[in-house]
Amino acid sequence: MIRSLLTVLGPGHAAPLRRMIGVMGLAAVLQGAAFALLVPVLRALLGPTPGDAWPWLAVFAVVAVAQAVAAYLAQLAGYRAGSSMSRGLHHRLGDQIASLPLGWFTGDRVGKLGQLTSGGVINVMQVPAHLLRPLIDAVVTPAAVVLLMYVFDWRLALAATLAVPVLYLVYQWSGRLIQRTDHGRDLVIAEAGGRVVEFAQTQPVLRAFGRTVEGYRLLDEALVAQRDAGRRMITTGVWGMIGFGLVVQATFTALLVLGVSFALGGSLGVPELLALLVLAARFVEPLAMAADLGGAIRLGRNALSRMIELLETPLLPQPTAPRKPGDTTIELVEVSFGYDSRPVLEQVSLRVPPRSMTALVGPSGSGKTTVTRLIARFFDVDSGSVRVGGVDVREIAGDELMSLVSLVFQDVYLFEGTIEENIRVGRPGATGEQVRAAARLARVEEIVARLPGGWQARTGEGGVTLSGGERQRISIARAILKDAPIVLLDEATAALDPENESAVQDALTALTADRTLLVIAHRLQTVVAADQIVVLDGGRIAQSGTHEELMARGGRYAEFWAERNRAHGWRLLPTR
Ligand SMILES: Nc1ncnc2c1ncn2[C@@H]1O[C@H](COP(=O)(O)OP(=O)(O)OP(=O)(O)O)[C@@H](O)[C@H]1O
Repeated sequence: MIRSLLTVLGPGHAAPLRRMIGVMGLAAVLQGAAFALLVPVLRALLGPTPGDAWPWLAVFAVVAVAQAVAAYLAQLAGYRAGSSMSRGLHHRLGDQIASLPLGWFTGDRVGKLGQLTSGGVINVMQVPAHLLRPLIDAVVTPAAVVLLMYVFDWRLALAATLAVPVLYLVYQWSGRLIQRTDHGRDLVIAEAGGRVVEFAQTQPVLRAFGRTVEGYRLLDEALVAQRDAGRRMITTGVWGMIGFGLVVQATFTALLVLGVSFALGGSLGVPELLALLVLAARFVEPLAMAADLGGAIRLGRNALSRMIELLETPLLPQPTAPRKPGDTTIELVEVSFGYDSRPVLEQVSLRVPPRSMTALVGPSGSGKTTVTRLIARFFDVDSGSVRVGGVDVREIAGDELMSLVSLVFQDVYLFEGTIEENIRVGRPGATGEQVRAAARLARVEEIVARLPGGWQARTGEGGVTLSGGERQRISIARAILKDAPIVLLDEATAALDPENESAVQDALTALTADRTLLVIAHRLQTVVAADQIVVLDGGRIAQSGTHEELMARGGRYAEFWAERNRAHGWRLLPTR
């Protein structure tokens, strides 16, 4: 666990952590010594000359004070380490998140990242402040107590020593048992949670199909699985929880029986027996406390291993001598790429000349979005190259590439804040007038006008609800404000109402004037207006040319549009 902590925190934290562990170890040894001193104190007190206890009591007092000071320092060091660790962890995780390839940020990963940077960091912070000390106590104090027991009665000390491997094995066994049942239970709880949300979201569909009475099979199954896992936790996991405690108590009982039999046999005086029993009780106490911490230790350890996984995620290599692109030409040269072993793009070559528009069309899953992601370097290609202005994107500095490209995707993320703040993301230094001008061009002003609170209305989580078309207009306003010479655009597929349709069209016209454009096109108007159409099919380029050329040539494009015309004929007519 300490090694994992140091991996996550970096070498700078090694020395303070070692010092802290040293102080905690010292406090634990002194605690063991204070316990052991009870033996001579009690022996003298219960013996023929109780006055002999005074010198021992004085030594006991000195050790107890030293122990209290060491424990105080250890606790203080634990809290300090905890808070400096939380800062260190946030910085290290933050640096890593800022450097991760954009393609890493998929929905489920982002959700888990949220949990890790909030709950996960707290679980790890607890390690030095609340977990390390009891753990060190659980190992060092009993060890010190047993060693000192040898001074007073080697037979009981030997019995306690023999109990150690048994206790260790049972501790490991119960930990594994709880972990197994916990893990299974966590999985089914997460599954059931997801199903409940799904059940709520699918209410309109379920009701429309009259499925409310018999319920929703998947949710029922998930809830049954959750109940069964709960039962298993009670029947199996509970042995793990109480198993170690039982063995600790059994060890104490065995030492008690042994001590009493020695006393009855006359080989151990009653005062020594009492003192040794106090010692035996002290021997088991830290162990029992450590057993209670099992859950928190597992949480800390799990959070640590997820952090290590995140920190070890490979980053895209940055160029050592970055080159500047000559112009805004986009080129893909024999590009092959797959997210995993399955190829998604194969030998794709295309060229978008500066200030021209290329429309990418093709069936769902043919790799259109992937092409745009490779241009913005969300990922690196497996073979071939992606070039901007004649320079491979791997040789362009990340900031430089991002400053050249505006991305307008369908899933627009709105931050918690006003609409103005949301547009300003496009260029943080823009003046209020520039933001308003971009908003006017993207016809966002009309949205603002109807919102209660106008420009001050808050969007994002818990804020005003905007339609898909309205969100896309805000995202286009961001891109207009950013004023990058290359625009990668994924047109909205959702059917827009006529007002939004014409507003989005105006916004796009304002955005795309005089820029190099690659559009994942869903509307006939866009495709017809394109200087070049590239048809992707199954990750390969099937055809390319202008609308007229491709229609005249027949083949994949002509078939594709005939299909779309049949399916959505009403949408394929030019809107104006
Ligand atoms: N992050 C990802 N991880 C793994 N596979 C992915 C990922 N994104 C896309 N894919 C897969 O890659 C293939 C191409 O996807 P892509 O999104 O590029 O297609 P598309 O033509 O844009 O489709 P659509 O028109 O439906 O958006 C699909 O089979 C998809 O399942």
